Amino acid sequence: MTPSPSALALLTPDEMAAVDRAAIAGGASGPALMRAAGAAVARALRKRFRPCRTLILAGPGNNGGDGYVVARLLEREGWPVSVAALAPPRPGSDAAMAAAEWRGPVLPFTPETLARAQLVVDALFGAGLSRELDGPAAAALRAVRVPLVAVDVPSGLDGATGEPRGFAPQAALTVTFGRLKPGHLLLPGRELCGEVVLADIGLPEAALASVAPRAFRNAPGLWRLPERGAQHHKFSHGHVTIPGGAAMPGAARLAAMSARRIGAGLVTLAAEDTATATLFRQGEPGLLVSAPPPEDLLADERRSAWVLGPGLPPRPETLALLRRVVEAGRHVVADGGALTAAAGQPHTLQGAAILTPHAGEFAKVFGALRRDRLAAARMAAAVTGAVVVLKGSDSIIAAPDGRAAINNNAPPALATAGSGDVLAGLAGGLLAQNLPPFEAACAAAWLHGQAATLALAGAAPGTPLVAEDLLPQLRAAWIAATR
Ligand SMILES: NC(=O)C1=CN([C@@H]2O[C@H](COP(=O)(O)OP(=O)(O)OC[C@H]3O[C@@H](n4cnc5c(N)ncnc54)[C@H](O)[C@@H]3O)[C@@H](O)[C@H]2O)[C@@H](O)CC1
Ligand SMILES: Nc1ncnc2c1ncn2[C@@H]1O[C@H](COP(=O)(O)OP(=O)(O)O)[C@@H](O)[C@H]1O
Ligand SMILES: [K+]
Repeated sequence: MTPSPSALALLTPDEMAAVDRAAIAGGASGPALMRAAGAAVARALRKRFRPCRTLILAGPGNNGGDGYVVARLLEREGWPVSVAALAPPRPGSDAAMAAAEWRGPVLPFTPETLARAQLVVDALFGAGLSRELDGPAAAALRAVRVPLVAVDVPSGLDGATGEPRGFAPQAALTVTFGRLKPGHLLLPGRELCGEVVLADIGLPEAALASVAPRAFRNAPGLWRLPERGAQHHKFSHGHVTIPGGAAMPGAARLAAMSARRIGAGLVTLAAEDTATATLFRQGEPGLLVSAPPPEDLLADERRSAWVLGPGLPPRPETLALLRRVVEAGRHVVADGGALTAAAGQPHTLQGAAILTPHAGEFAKVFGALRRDRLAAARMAAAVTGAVVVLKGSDSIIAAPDGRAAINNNAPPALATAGSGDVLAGLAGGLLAQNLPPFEAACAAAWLHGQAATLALAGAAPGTPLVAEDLLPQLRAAWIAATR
């Protein structure tokens, strides 16, 4: 079933804390939420582990409070549980109440205590992490050699960025509450979390709605694919133009084949020279091929979407062509050579609809990537006015207005030459069908990941694929997006 945009919302730790405050201000009970959170952790844990010597590492805040609840609930079921507290909760807090209800063993927070555990519940810090993890907390988590279940996030993981602050342990399971955080999806956080369970702990809808989310998990529901009706004709499904050069003609062809398969009514490969035009004419019969120069095609206003960059040389001429197309008011996806040609000059990309840099291209255009890649992608979008797809295993799609989506359905086999060309073609094909740039970029990234997932269905982990394998899967990916 397609999730609603609100179910796809990601809240940062600060936003989640605001929801928490709104819930309490609206009459929700803090201790009840804590009991629900602890119960959700205990439930998820019992489903996956058998009773064994379990150590709860409890921090001083509400994350620790959740931990005391887990301890009590597991012990009630006969699990051998003990607690090691890093620091006592603040007197009078909800966590102090939960700690007071724990009557089982409290062990010193030492390496010896840890060495006896067969399972560790990390309830040290969650949304309240305010500085780098250091001292005994970091030392204890570094020493864990048994499965670790994280409450909310592995302690030390910054839920806003997915980056560890100082250190964060590898969890087998992370149970979080209400909404996912960007850090559950952004690398390395996604991998440090292990399996992620999102638990409903009864946070009131009004409290959740009091914070307008700016980040989302990328999935159908965040966008809708274009519809087709009897009144439509090929021109109403848009005309994509893709200049291609002799150096890497296959890149433009992959983009063109993808744009067609995702529903563009017409796709033209605009050859840079006559030899390339001859080569392109040997391609798919349904592809249109035009003789050089590509800019002659600008006279036809129906050529509304252009994909510029796959296989084009990173030369000033490529950037000049991009400027002419942008100034003619066309929707442009800038990729590959067009991005590299703009190295150190992000303003030259202004007016493009979508930019699709991988990390290397991003650094060339916008400068060294900061650790907070979500913020970096948003900055790039704000500077250029374009939707920026910062590609990778956790592609970030950022809009100039601050909205961002994080894609998490792309298998690592996509790291193969030409797969970015397919993505650029999908984005161009969807822009041509009048999807707004953010929706087109998000849909393209998701369909790309889904096509790869379908191509690998039933294959052992690590099975490779090539970019061409994505093409026959695009129809099934489309169907999956519209179910
Ligand atoms: N969001 C919600 O609506 C709910 C949140 N709950 C839990 O509450 C947690 C957040 O609780 P808090 O806001 O109390 O925050 P935490 O419990 O995450 O941490 C806050 C405490 O840790 C200390 N601290 C922070 N970083 C530190 C560091 N690097 N080294 C040493 N000490 C450090 C702070 O001084 C403070 O005492 C969530 O992660 C979740 O587990 C649940 O209890 C139920 C509901
Ligand atoms: N480890 C990975 N896991 C999942 N997807 C990946 C991974 N590495 C790259 N990708 C995806 O593969 C595509 C590669 O694009 P790019 O590097 O531009 O390749 P090319 O230019 O050769 O086509 C991007 O969509 C990117 O998000
Ligand atoms: K934690």
